[in-house]
Amino acid sequence: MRCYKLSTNVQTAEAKKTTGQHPKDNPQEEFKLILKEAVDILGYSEEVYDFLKEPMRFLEVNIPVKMDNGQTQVFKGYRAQHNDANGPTKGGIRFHPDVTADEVKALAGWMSLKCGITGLPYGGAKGGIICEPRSMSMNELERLSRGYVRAVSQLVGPTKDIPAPDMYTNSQIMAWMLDEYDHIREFDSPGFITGKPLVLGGSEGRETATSKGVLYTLQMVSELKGMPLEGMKVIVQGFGNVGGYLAYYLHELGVKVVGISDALGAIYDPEGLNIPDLLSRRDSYGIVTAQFENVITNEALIEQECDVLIPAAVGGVITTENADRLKCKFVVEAANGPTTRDAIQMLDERGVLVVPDILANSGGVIVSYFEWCQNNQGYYWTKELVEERLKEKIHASFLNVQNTAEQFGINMKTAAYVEGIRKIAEASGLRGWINLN
Ligand SMILES: NC(=O)c1ccc[n+]([C@@H]2O[C@H](COP(=O)([O-])OP(=O)(O)OC[C@H]3O[C@@H](n4cnc5c(N)ncnc54)[C@H](O)[C@@H]3O)[C@@H](O)[C@H]2O)c1
Repeated sequence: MRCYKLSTNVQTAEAKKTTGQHPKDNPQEEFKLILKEAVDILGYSEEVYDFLKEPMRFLEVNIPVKMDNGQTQVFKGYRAQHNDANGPTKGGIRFHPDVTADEVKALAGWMSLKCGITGLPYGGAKGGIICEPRSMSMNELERLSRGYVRAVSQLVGPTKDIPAPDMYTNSQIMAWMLDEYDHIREFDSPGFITGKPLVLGGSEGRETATSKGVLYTLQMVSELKGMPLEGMKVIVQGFGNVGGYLAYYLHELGVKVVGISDALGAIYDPEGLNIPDLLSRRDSYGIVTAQFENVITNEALIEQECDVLIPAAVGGVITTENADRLKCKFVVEAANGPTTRDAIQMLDERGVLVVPDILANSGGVIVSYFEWCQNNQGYYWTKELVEERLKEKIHASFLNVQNTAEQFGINMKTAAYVEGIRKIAEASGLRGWINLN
């Protein structure tokens, strides 16, 4: 029996107000809590924690943008560079109304850890602009993207800090940003930004990299737990770049995707959803639920029956308020920071495995790194080679984090922090910036 049905009164995404949940805890405080735990496990000194708890550099900018109605609107933007001991910093740029300085700082820290556990020669960075892109025209978005690059141009560059897409930014936005940077520097520098369109030096497999990485991670979990993927029931929160492709790959593999959601709500059907049909109805902002009746909230979706819950939208959606009501066996974190530390502890106690974001969603930065390598070489790889190398890196990182979890008797989240911090701390120590002990 279908539990969801098409609405006869289809509303546009703009006509409905966002009802999705928002981060309930401060992500930067979350970052610091697990960082402290991991620093103590490694037996490092207090100065390691003091150095790594905040980004090394943080820039706040105000970007004036001439809107289509002739008036100027000022947008606030940020760029955080967490640590560059291992190489240039790397991290996406998010366009979202809920962006905050603390969120950008935490996301930059998580990028450092992600690069650490996957062995990439980078530190972490992140950018964000407070805006509602769904209510802006393409011309306004182009002016905002170019304005952001002008505002942060001193700080970024192919050997300094390399941006990429994140929530509500895409390859077109990367193309405008690249063009603006090339104008400022007066030379062609495709390695300045990743997630570009193919014709501008993008990589095969970049658009699907994060979702493929989450899929490879889920395959590792299914092998580890002896539970075949086929027939598994999965809920995916978020139906954009990551959630949309992931739902499609899972559907292709015979997994029952029983729930999906977007910023306006969620649909759930225990019999499984028709993912190709939903994808064909989705708009460019990952919105599809506006076309359906019996839409439930994102909060309600998370508590529905399934084997695997995959948050792939915003942070802070699994907290102490709802962790004891989750009915899944595993959580695979595709979004950044979807589960709070205390909620992970509650899930641990209930035997629900949480595969951490900095491992599960690292496919994006791994293929971004491949894109940057290709730009530096001027030699381009096939999609098969990209995906083979991505799979290798995800497998190695997963096993590494799992071994660390077993070695210290800790959960995978803390183990991922331990592995990530070890790399950044060692490099910072060798450069003479901090004393590890
Ligand atoms: N794209 C990447 O390569 C990449 C890499 C690593 C991590 N991530 C993380 O994955 C998550 C999703 O990124 P994306 O690139 O798919 O973004 P996207 O903009 O393509 O899609 C976001 C999806 O989330 C939905 N959404 C927005 N606000 C919501 C809310 N409050 N509640 C529920 N749903 C909401 C949107 O409707 C859309 O379906 C983010 O946390 C991002 O940081 C993305």
